[in-house]
Amino acid sequence: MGSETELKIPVINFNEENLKPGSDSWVLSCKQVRQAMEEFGCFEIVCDEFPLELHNSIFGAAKDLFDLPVETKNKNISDRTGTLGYIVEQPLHPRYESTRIYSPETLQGVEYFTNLMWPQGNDTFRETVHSYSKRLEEMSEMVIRMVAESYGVERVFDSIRESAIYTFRFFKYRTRRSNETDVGLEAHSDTTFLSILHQHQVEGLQIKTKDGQWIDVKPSPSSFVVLAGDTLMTWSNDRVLACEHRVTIKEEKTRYSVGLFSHTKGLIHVPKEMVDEEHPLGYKPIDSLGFHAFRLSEEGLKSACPIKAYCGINYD
Ligand SMILES: O=C(O)CCC(=O)C(=O)O
Ligand SMILES: [Fe+2]
Repeated sequence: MGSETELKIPVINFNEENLKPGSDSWVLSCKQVRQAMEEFGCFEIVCDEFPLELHNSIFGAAKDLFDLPVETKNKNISDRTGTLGYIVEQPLHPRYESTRIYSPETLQGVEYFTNLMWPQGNDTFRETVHSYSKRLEEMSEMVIRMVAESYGVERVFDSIRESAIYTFRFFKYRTRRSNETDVGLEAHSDTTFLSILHQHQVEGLQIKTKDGQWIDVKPSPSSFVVLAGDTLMTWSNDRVLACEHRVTIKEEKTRYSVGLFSHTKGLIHVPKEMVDEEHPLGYKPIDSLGFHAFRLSEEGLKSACPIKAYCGINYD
């Protein structure tokens, strides 16, 4: 398997110029975002205004973090909602290592994690992660606003924004040992509303198209990949499908990536504008975090379509 074509995911320019609500270029960008989401469930954001040194420092922070002793990394435990903390050497993807930070857009959230990993403190790490996450949070809000506007449901944007909760993840994929495959992470969709990923120097992220082809996402220093998750799919009543993706590493190099993942607190309803004859209501209101926990539960792991099993209408 692998990517057989040179098909590319849509690239949308997020420079300030294009992001002034109400301007012609804003309206055009909203349209592009909707088209990309409906066609691919994802797109690439190019943002030259995002400071390059912040990209470099976040991967410096990633290396410092993964270089910590495993006993320290293990302090980031999984919690009662089922969200996994530090993950390493799992049977399905032994090359994958990852750890998460709650509320990384708040100083408190980053500080808690930083102190857990470095009880003596680590100002560089704390400031880098906070500043990076804050910008990604703004980007995530911008995308949600654009999606909402493009469907004429801007009235619900504020409630989604207020209910958003974020986690940040660092990823490291170690090089292959004998007999191991090029699999970094198996095909899946995220349970999120949106996921924003950035990979560093080494390729690996692949996206599945509607007709089943896998496309490579090429890393670029100034670009991010935005993926629609299952929560966005339900909210949009299947107009946007959750993007299936995986990580396949062909180079014999360690791969690092980072991502900001947004869920929503409480129940999120399908806006009535999303429902018509062609799109009959497919989902009950979804508790995004509840669904995340369900997906990791025994029942969720067994289900052929966890999202439909969790909140689908007329699904057995
Ligand atoms: O490492 C990546 O680029 C993707 C990670 C991912 O898809 C995930 O953790 O859900
Ligand atoms: Fe993912």
